[in-house]
Amino acid sequence: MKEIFKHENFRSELQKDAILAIMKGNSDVFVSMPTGAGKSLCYQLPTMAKSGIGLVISPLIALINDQLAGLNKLGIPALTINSKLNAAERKRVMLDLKNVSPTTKFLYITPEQAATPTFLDITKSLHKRNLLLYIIVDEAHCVSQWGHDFRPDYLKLGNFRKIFGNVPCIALTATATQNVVNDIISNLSLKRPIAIFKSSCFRSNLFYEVKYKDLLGSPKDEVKDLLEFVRKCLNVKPHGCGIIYCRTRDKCDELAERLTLEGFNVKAYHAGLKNDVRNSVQQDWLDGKVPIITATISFGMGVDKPDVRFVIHWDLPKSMAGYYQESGRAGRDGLKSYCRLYYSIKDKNTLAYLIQSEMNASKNKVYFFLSFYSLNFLILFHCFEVLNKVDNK
Ligand SMILES: Nc1ncnc2c1ncn2[C@@H]1O[C@H](COP(=O)(O)OP(=O)(O)OP(=O)(O)O)[C@@H](O)[C@H]1O
Repeated sequence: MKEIFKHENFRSELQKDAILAIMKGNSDVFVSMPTGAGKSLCYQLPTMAKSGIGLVISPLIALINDQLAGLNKLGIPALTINSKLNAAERKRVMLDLKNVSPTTKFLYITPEQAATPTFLDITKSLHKRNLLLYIIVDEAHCVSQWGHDFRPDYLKLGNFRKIFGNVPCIALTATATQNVVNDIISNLSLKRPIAIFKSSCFRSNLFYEVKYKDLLGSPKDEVKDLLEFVRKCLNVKPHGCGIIYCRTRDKCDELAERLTLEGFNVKAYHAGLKNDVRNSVQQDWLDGKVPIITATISFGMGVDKPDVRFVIHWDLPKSMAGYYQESGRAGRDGLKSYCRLYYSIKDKNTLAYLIQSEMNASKNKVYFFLSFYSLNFLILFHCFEVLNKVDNK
């Protein structure tokens, strides 16, 4: 840990326990630790201490790239296979993996990649050569429909994992309500994970506050309140940066414009921007060139910036678990940081309407499938009847 990762101590007893359990390598391990608690080290250290490769499944290519950059900076050979690689890059990774002693220590992939036959062949070959150390599922809550980031492709990981049943599977998440935990264990086919680490989601350095927009006066007064708060947060020492979450792209742009007019250095981030613009906005924020970002929730998963001094929700978040993840991006360096949520009845009603419509849409989908299948059955029965009559004749 000291030599490679440059950490003097474990961050917590929990981190130490998780690392030791994974190190044993004889069972599946479920790690549930708060945001920013240092979950990556839990699988990275044991993988570095042994010979073989840690296969890491992660939901986003951007997240994978961040992890690779961090590991490569430490001189650790980590590679990825994903849909964005060009032919030459892919060939380089494949060649290394086919080598008798590959240099790769970590191989990061998306769940979509795990489902491809080519990748299955590579993994089987690594497994046959005793090179597959761990199957690591990062952001494991994506496997659960109760989780806020549910990804259907994560469900296929259960089968993938079953093929390599004797390789320990490590599942990591910060979201661990009982429903999510149950789903993770069953959907990933974890075999009696002997070590389930649970810890409180309480982060003592984060200061939470709810502001009632309706009590602030006109929309102008609401923005004034926001500006004051941002100014205050930017003055907190040591200086850091912040995120303002908005529900829509337009709001992000609008607020960024407003803050710029007030002299703040701010940029908007959302899915409406071209990829290269979005990446450069994120990079400028990570490098500290632009301290404030107004963003939709598409921003932030896996962003590991220690000095985020404030996270503001200008609109109500869609779920409690989502709010925990988003606000949890503040204060990862353990220093005092502020999370403020602006609440209004109108906003709550809009959100309730959206959630209700989504629920109705998924109900309609079920009805559609049911009626589709019932219709098929009716046709089938009719055919049987006709055939029967023909047969009898
Ligand atoms: N033992 C340690 N000592 C000091 N710093 C540590 C230690 N372990 C991890 N860290 C640092 O803590 C930060 C957060 O770690 P990491 O990204 O693994 O968090 P996480 O638990 O995965 O959070 P999230 O769920 O939000 O992704 C990183 O900058 C990492 O280098």
